[in-house]
Amino acid sequence: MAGFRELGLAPWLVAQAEQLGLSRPTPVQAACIPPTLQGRDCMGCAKTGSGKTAAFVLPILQKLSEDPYGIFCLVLTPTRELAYQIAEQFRVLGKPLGLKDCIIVGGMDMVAQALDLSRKPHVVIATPGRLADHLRSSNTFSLKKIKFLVLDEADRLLEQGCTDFTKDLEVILAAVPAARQTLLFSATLTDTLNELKGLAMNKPFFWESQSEVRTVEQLDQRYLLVPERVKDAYLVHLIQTFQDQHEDWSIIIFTNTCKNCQILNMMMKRFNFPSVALHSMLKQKQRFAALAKFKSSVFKILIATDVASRGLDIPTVQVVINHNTPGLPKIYIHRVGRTARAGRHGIAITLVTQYDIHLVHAIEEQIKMKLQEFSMEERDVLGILTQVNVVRRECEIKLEATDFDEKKEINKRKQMILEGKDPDLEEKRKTELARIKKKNNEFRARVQQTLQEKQELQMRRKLRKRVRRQQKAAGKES
Ligand SMILES: Nc1ncnc2c1ncn2[C@@H]1O[C@H](COP(=O)(O)OP(=O)(O)OP(=O)(O)O)[C@@H](O)[C@H]1O
Repeated sequence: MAGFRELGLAPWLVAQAEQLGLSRPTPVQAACIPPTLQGRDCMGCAKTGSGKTAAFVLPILQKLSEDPYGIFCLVLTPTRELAYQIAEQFRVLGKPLGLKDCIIVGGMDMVAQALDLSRKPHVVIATPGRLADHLRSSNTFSLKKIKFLVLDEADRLLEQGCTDFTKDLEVILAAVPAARQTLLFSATLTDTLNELKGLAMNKPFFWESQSEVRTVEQLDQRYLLVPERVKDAYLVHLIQTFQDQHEDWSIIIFTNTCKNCQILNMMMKRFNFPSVALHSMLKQKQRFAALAKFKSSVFKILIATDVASRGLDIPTVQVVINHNTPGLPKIYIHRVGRTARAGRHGIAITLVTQYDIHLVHAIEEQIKMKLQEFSMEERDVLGILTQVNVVRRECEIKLEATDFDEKKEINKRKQMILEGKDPDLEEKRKTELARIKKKNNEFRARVQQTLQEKQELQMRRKLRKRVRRQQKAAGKES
């Protein structure tokens, strides 16, 4: 495969990449850097940990070096932590340029951000919500001259998940010029392909890695069939086993809700495991601190919601445990992709209860391979079952005393206010909508019932007619 130089990158950039350990391009870089340098829009779909970030950072830096001005490039990404990680790559690779970057994410001081934006940084890396807030509320900066728009984890930015970015994207897209280069990257682009093509309008170059299996080869993927009520005991035993056998391994445990994440973290601490939690109900400072402690291996266990499932690049992660089976195969792909990155090995274990078997089938169908069973000595687990369940109950009670649920409600209201919505009005609207929906459903049911009754009546009439005809015919014969 060609080196970075042959792809068209300038010697200073090749040298800089090499200094950071990027000596040969990965396939997604080899495929996407040349068309990007030629000025084409580009969509790159490659497996997790395959170097998609440098695939867009390198050509953008080269173009910036040829015509440096601010604001030259806008990168959108779904999470705050990911924005910092991408900015770091721009910073280290663009050091010889004296690159000025600016990170615009929620949970941080808006005034300081507005000032940063007005200083015309070369690259802005943002989460859509906060950038849209700035666009709505200030005119101290303009995105009208950007050359590059990048959507990292592009499919997530377009889908309407628990955080819906579509409204904010509309605001942002209205603020950027139509004549721009658009670069879209993700490990899972395919099911949003058509919407994405609407964003990259200039006959985009599309590249997808050619492998049948959608997860990386070096990843050992297992499932562990566990009854729901002993799930936590299995988890504790699993972690204990990994800690005993591989002291230096880092582990990420994914779970489905902020509350579960918090409880599991409290439980881990009770069992003396060095764990930190990362979820969206923590303050941004706490989120950064947790991630920093985990990245520097001060704490070897990270318990996270899906806020950490995409993009995070932490080379020391050897194990991913799914405490809940992900409801969508795509979420599974990103979660397990936090290990076995850049050619390293890793293991992913998914806890599967009796209610989740169909989810595993859907995952296997998508990733085009079967998960293997992870065997475990049940006797060891049963030995700690009561203790683990008691600890969970105690942690739940402790958490309830901190008004965690109430805080969640307050956060939701705060978010609405930030979005310019009135929470009470929204609540009323929601109730009204539910009432209308209920009424519509009742109406539909009534129509259905009337139709059915009519059909039955017609049938009965027809039947009666037929019987009468038959009786008549029988009378004639006799
Ligand atoms: N050419 C290269 N040679 C060696 N290592 C590389 C190369 N390019 C990138 N890497 C390293 O590979 C790791 C993963 O890269 P990156 O985070 O860009 O992956 P990704 O494809 O964006 O993954 P995800 O889909 O999970 O976001 C990083 O640590 C990065 O430094």
